[in-house]
Amino acid sequence: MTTVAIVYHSGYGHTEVQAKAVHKGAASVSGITASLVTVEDATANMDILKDVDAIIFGAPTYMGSASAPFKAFQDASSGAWFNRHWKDKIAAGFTNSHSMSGDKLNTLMQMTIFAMQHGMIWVGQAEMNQSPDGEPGQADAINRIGSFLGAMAQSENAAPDITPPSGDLKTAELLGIRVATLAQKLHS
Ligand SMILES: Cc1cc2nc3c(=O)[nH]c(=O)nc-3n(C[C@H](O)[C@H](O)[C@H](O)COP(=O)(O)O)c2cc1C
Repeated sequence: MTTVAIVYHSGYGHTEVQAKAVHKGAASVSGITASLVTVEDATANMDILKDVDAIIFGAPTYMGSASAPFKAFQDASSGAWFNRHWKDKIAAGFTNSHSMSGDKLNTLMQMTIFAMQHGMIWVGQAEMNQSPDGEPGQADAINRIGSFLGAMAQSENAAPDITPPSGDLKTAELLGIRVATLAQKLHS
C-alpha cells in the first residue's frame, strides 16, 4: 500500500475545498491510501508524516506567502529535517488566494524550497491550460491560471461551496492523481 498525506491550512474553508479535491484525486488511484491532515494536527504530532510515501502541502496565500499556521508547521518540522525523515518522499504543493496572481507563485516556491530542505522529490502540475479556446482565466478550465510548480486556485469573496471554481478543483484533483501515481511507481 502506498500512502499519500495532504497537509494543509485553511483559515476560511476555501483552501480546504481545494485540499479535498487533491485528496479525491490521490485516493482515486488504485492501491493508494490518502489522508487529509491539518497543519495544526501535523504541527502537534509530526510523526503522523514519518511513514507516508508522499506529502502534498497546501496553504492559502496570505500577504504574499503561505499563511502563518503553515509556516508554524514548517518550523515545527525541523526535527524531521534533522533526522531526514522525509528524505526521498515525493512532495507537491497547492495554494489558493483571492487575486488571480495574488503572489501565489511565492507560496509554491516557499513550499518547494521547504521540500528541498527535507531532501524530498518535487512534483509539479503537468497539465496545460485546457480552455476550449486556449485563452486563460475560464472558470471551468483545467489550469486556467497557468501554474506548473503546483496547483493554483482563485477564490472570490463568497462561500467555499461556491468558490474556487470547478476548473481549479479539477486541476487540484489532477495534481493528486499525478502524485499518487508517481509515488506508487517509486515505492513499488
Ligand atoms: C491575512 C490575509 C492576507 C491575504 N493576502 C492575500 C494575498 O496576498 N493575495 C491574495 O490574492 N489574497 C490574499 N488574501 C485572500 C485569501 O487568500 C483568500 O480569501 C483565500 O480564499 C482564503 O483561503 P482560506 O479560506 O482557505 O483561508 C488574504 C486574506 C487574508 C485573511
